[in-house]
Amino acid sequence: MSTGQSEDHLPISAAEAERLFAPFADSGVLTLAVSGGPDSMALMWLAARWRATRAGGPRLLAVTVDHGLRPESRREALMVKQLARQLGLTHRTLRWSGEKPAAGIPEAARIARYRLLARAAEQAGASHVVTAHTRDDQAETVLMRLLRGSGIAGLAAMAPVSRRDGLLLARPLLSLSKARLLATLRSAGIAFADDPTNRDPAFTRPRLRALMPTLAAEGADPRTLATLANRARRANAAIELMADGAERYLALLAAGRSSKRRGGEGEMFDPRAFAALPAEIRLRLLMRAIDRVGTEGPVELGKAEALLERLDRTLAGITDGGTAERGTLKQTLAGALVSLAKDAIRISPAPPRRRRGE
Ligand SMILES: Nc1ncnc2c1ncn2[C@@H]1O[C@H](COP(=O)(O)OP(=O)(O)OP(=O)(O)O)[C@@H](O)[C@H]1O
Repeated sequence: MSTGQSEDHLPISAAEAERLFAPFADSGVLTLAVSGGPDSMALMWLAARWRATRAGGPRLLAVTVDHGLRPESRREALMVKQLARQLGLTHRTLRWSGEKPAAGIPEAARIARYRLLARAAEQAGASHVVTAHTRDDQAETVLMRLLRGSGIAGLAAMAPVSRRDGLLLARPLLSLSKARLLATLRSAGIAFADDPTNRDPAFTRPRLRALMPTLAAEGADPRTLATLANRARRANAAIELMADGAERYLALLAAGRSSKRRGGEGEMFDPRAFAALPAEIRLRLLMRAIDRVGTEGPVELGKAEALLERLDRTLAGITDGGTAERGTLKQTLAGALVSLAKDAIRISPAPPRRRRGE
């Protein structure tokens, strides 16, 4: 047994924080997403301590989104402002003023939050929006994806850096346990807000969170689930690279053909070359093309799998010399029309839907 368990409860040292924030040392401005909860209050405190030890380094802008969903939210935003002031950071509170949906509040709030954070970051000229996602959040995300039967890309869960709403989203605390952030706050004497929504069994995430101790007792602790995510990420990166290569190969074949004959709007795959690729690569190429050409993406994995199955069956009729079922197919998905004739798989924009009676 390693000493990992006890280390998981130690405050984060200045040297560790230096390593965590090193990738941002040359940024001009960083936007810190701070809700007032323990994780993001620790993020703000750690980032401020790191910044204070450097001569140059980024300006830190802490942003709190007040979703206006709980009576305490205004007070929590003020609490963040106060700590930001003590730490010498600029702080902004942004309010979600749009229409609130009757159902699906967490998802709508998340979309609004990231849009507001991205806008604030853009206005400030920030290189990144930095969130306080921890290893525990990563484990919950993995669990959620497992329960939905996600593929390798989904099981990779959250990346340390990703792109969203046109900005880079960074998660420097992703490998740390929440317990370490709590220990950091405790040793620094910093108060934080407690959001009861995090325990509300009406929502999926809190229900999964409640399962965590039972899963950990069976070995599926946050560390193990995060390791699964890292392994899936590694595999996914390799598959994506293979898909890039296959995509270039098919594009070269298509370019050679369209110089002889115009292919029209959209994209084209050579059926035999496509059929020879592994299923996972065929699926990704199909999804990429639908997302590029279609207007209603991103395409759902399950729907793309069903379409690929049909395509594969039809292709088999062509590639075995045309003895099986006559090979044609036409299907729209996510605003793209996927069609297969003997000589080409074409992905083109779907024609506008006809309204009833037209
Ligand atoms: N109201 C808020 N204002 C500013 N930042 C926030 C707010 N809520 C969350 N964040 C940021 O997002 C991080 C993740 O928060 P949380 O786990 O609550 O998000 P979520 O709703 O589960 O969705 P996701 O994990 O996709 O962001 C926090 O650590 C914090 O950095």
